[in-house]
Amino acid sequence: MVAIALDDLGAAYGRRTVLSGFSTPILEGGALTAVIGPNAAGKSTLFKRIAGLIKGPGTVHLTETARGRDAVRYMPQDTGGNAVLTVYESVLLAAKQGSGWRVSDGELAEIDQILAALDLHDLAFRGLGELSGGQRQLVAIAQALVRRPEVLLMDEPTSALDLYRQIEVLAFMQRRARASGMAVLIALHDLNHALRYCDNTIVVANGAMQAAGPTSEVITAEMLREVYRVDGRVERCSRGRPVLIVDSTAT
Ligand SMILES: Nc1ncnc2c1ncn2[C@@H]1O[C@H](COP(=O)(O)OP(=O)(O)OP(=O)(O)O)[C@@H](O)[C@H]1O
Repeated sequence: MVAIALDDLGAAYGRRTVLSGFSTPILEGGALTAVIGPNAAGKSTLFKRIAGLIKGPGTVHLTETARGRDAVRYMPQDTGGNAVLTVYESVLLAAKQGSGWRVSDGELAEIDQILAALDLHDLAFRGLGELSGGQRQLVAIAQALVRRPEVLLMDEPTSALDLYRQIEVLAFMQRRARASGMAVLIALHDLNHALRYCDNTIVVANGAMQAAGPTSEVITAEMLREVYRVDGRVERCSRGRPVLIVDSTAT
């Protein structure tokens, strides 16, 4: 199973350094890791640096991977797409990118399964240009998954989704990571999603790694105050699940 660790990563836009000395413990495949932090902290930059889309110092260590850096896939926050294609065509094209054009029954079955899991079956033959923002976000998730990444970097993948689809998608990603051994890093603003679905959490603040470890140990009242400038607490709901309650902005 794949494992990833970041060692002293940095990144800059022109002369402005926005990420420096970013290291993490080993993140094992089969699990979801939340990447959290305030606006402009450097989460998207971190993902782009890991995916090799921007260069900089430091090393991304990948072990037990058959495809090396090709095993890493970045799903950006803004998901455009070729409006001429249908949903099905765009997902099929994603599946075949970088390989031959022959399509096996197994690949078609997997596309069908992913479209069904993301509730996209009824939209399969609609043009991408006719979709809502949330529907486009679901298609982008399908496109990322059919490429079978070993490390998937998802930049706020639920930001355009309604409540039902947010939890459906996160639960699906959790099941898929466990079944396939893929390592999934998800940039999130909703810390309750991190508490509920993510085994580990990495906190990004001012372009640096502020904390990393099991989610229950990382999302604490102290971290909320220091990083997010809010007074809050994690309590157990009546079903025993951890829930974040924000009381006020910190004074
Ligand atoms: N293409 C770019 N050129 C110059 N500066 C950039 C570029 N992209 C991002 N930045 C700057 O880098 C810093 C980090 O941005 P980044 O998008 O990584 O933050 P983020 O944590 O993902 O934020 P958000 O939660 O708001 O999406 C910000 O100050 C931003 O203005």
